[in-house]
Amino acid sequence: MRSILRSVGFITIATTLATVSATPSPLHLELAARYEENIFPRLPTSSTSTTISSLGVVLAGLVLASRLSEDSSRRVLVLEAGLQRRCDAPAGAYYESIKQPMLNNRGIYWPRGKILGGSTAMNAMYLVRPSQIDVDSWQSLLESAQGHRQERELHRPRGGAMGNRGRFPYDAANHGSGGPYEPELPARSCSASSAIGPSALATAGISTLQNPNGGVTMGGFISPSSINPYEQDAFLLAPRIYRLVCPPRSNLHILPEATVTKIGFTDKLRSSTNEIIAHSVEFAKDSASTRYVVGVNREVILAGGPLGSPKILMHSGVGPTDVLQQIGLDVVYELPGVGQHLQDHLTAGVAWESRVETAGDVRASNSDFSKSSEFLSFINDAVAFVNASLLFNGNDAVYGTEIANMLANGTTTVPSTSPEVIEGYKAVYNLTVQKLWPGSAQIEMLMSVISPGSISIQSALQHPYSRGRVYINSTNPFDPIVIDPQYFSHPADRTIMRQGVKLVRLVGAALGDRTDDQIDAWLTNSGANTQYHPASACAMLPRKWGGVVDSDLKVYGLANVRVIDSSVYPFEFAAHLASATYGLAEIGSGIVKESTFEVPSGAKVDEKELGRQGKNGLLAGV
Ligand SMILES: Cc1cc2nc3c(=O)[nH]c(=O)nc-3n(C[C@H](O)[C@H](O)[C@H](O)COP(=O)(O)OP(=O)(O)OC[C@H]3O[C@@H](n4cnc5c(N)ncnc54)[C@H](O)[C@@H]3O)c2cc1C
Repeated sequence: MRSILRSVGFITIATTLATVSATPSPLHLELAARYEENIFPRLPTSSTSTTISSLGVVLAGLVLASRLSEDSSRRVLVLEAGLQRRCDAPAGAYYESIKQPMLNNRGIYWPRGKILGGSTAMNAMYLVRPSQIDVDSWQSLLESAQGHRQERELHRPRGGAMGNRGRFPYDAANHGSGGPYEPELPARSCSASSAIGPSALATAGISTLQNPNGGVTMGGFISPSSINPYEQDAFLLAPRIYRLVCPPRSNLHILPEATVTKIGFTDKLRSSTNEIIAHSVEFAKDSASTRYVVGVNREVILAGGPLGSPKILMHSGVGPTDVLQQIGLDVVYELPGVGQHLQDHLTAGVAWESRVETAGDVRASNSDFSKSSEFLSFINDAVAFVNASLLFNGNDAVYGTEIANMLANGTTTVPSTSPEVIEGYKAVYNLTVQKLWPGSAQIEMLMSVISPGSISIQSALQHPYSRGRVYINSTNPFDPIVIDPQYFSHPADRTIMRQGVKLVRLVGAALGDRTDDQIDAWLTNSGANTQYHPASACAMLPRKWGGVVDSDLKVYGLANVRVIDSSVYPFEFAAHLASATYGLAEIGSGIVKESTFEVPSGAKVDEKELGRQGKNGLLAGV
């Protein structure tokens, strides 16, 4: 519990915006109801693929493990690099990007969850759905989508607890019921939230949004969170997801402190589609420990997140040839998009002294109330998504044309010479400027009241044009992956963020007069940092565009390896990523369940050969 106020990601929110009146389609609402937070179109399924064998893990991984082990005929093994439960050991891994030239050579701090539950064990617990236009745009990239059934949702009707939040209504109609997971609103608001509420937002032209979960997110609203104030362990999402896989099932094995080091492929047989077959997964506790190998009977599913999944692929010989050859790794399958298309939400917060009580003040008081479930269910809850029209005072079309021309004039920021990756960048760029620029949010404003005596509002870039990459520079899978987001490598990103900061200034009246150059210098030297939402390093795009997975989430060229986590989104959504990732995992588990692929006996791991590896362990295939 205490975790809420300690959580790093607190970014916060304040609210919203302006226009956009798209009526959600029935399909959209239907999808929105699935597993509470899922609003994705049905990804087309193919006749291949299947069950599971090894999961490299987490937020997405636990949902998958839970769903796939519902079928007692499947055996599921979850390999998680971190611990099983939060205890004295850190629940995270703490990375830093390489120095960013456009941010005054700063390395940017990138924490990631390293525990069963992944980054949900350390995140700020907002549950914000992407808008319909974002999801439809993804769908248009895939060129196909079907509807999906609504099921497994649960919304507990709320009583008087929300009475004090009347200005930020919560529409139960957009939430399902019957599922294992419930988003909730805090039982208690904070006076600082109210103070910066609708009237302050209105001065900046931002209106209150009545229904942020129905496909339109533009406007200001109170975000639901993954904290359930009515449950004992309300504040720890991981245990609650963990309960989905409890009571223990005899066909589900969860192995913590097991880092997947590589996938093993058979060189003896290919599938009927001429794809390479994975027959084993290697893992170890740490660099000095024995490496174990487990045989795969059906599938390997990577859910290691935007850093873990591309890393495992590259250490397995699947990735860009130049990266693999540079460190002397054999190329099993050339896939130039692995690690590419990396995007992140960059954010910058402006703080000022608060004249009203903040959550930080309450916590500092150490009063009984500060320890109550009611208070601890509070997150920084006010958010606002704003569009280009508001940011550019109605001149958004002019700047949109300028952005479009930048690509036409040859401005690309892709750190790859692969023509496929470059084509993919162009495709997503054009989609971003044509569809998302006029229709989707460009900036999220987040209000934070967790510090005593001060309030801050962040301006977070939602649809970046800059592209980075992650890559390996060592054959040791325990060495950290290299992170190069290339922040601000595209000039539009800085301009959009600067406009967001100006809007924050209007709402908070905090900055006083600042020139564009002064704001840019502040962003560069200290202001701009990550919102902790990296994505896209295993993008679901066509192979010819540097894609890594197809619409069945299956890795190109491999018969039985999928990636199912936040690394597959081909572009950043204007939303926080956890709720989308739950939905993705739910859909992914359905796809896997429909698959019938089995590793042919001639391609199975050679137990005799593995047995000869002496002290290295061999686990029975699952
Ligand atoms: C500080 C912070 C605050 C955030 N705040 C919010 C928020 O308020 N709302 C929101 O929606 N989103 C938030 N996010 C983002 C959100 O939590 C992530 O987008 C989401 O958890 C991604 O899920 P995932 O399954 O893709 O990966 P992760 O949750 O990162 O899980 C990956 C898992 O894979 C494991 N793993 C990686 N490599 C290996 C390997 N080789 N072998 C075995 N296991 C491996 C890791 O240990 C980890 O457990 C925040 C993130 C952070 C870091």
